[in-house]
Amino acid sequence: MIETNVSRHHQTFFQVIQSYYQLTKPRIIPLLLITTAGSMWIAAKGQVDPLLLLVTLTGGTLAAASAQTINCIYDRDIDYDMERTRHRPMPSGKVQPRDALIFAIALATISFTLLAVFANLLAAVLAFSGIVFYILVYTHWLKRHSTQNIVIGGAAGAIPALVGWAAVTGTLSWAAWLIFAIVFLWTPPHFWALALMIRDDYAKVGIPMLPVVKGDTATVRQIWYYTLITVVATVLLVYPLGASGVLYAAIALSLGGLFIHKSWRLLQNPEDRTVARELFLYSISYMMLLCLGMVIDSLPITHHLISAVINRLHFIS
Ligand code: HEM
Ligand SMILES: CC(C)=CCC/C(C)=C/CC/C(C)=C/COP(=O)(O)OP(=O)(O)O
Repeated sequence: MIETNVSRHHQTFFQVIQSYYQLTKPRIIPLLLITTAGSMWIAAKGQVDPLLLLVTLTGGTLAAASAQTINCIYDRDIDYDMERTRHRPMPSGKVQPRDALIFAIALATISFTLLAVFANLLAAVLAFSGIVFYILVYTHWLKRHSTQNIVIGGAAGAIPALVGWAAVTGTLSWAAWLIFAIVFLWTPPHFWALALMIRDDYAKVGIPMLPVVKGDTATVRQIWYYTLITVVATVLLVYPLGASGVLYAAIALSLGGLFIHKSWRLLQNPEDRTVARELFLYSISYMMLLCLGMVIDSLPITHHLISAVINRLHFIS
């Protein structure tokens, strides 16, 4: 195991703060929050209490940060051996595992308390179960042992959508589970496109990511199937569930069409890293814009505008 070679005494206060910040893998969190927000807006039929929004997004951020920090502690051996992750605070010795664990426990405690007191117990329990699932099921059980690691483990990344719905309604409905399913099904294309690009890094440390074990062709085929089911799942929110309307349908179909197109190109060019990279980058914009579409579609003003347009069309005909 790599032990510290950077003394904490050599770091300025700002550098220490920065190291803890990096432990939380902050670049992923905004998208988790956008899925939470999409779910909240649909659940609240376009009228979200701003204070509840603030509390839920803050609680979600703290829970995700806690989960990522524990993942950084657990994975510090492989993170040291991989090019992409070598400079993270743990493998580079900037933060000690014990300090990181205290930090993660503090984050989880504040998250649970905040959500339980100012949202509701279901939202708090769901966010906490997201941490437990990500650490136990993904990081501990699956990541190093199964090619299905990110498929099953990916459920953790879909939990924020449930947290959002629960925060607004205090329960979970079919629509909540469908948004969960959309993020769940989107995760394999999102991650395997990246895994194709960094396959050798994972192979080096013996992580059985799909491209390492089954090869590029099998991986792109799986990506293709998951992309298709993801797009189908996005439409179910309109029909039969009726939780979103025509504007969302148009957005979901346009974004989905492009997702399918990019995934098809990868299916035709399994070894082309540029095409894989394009799909990975698009997967992020896709989820961001899809959730934004959920929000805009749910707003009362959108309903008014669409009704006005429909009335005008009736009038003309
Ligand atoms: C088990 C499921 C997932 C795995 C294994 C995974 C893995 C990864 C990896 C390895 C990266 C590259 C990060 C880096 O270079 O440090 C990444 C990037 C990213 N992931 Fe995921 N991801 C998963 C699920 C999710 C989910 C559910 C979301 C949000 C809804 C998400 C959002 C993002 C974003 C926004 C980036 C880009 C970060 C940047 O700008 O560098 N991921 N993902
Ligand atoms: C509600 C709640 C708290 C949910 C937590 C969900 C969560 C933290 C999801 C993140 C999924 C993700 C980006 C995994 C990265 O994989 P990795 O850790 O294998 O990536 P790496 O190779 O960059 O270390």
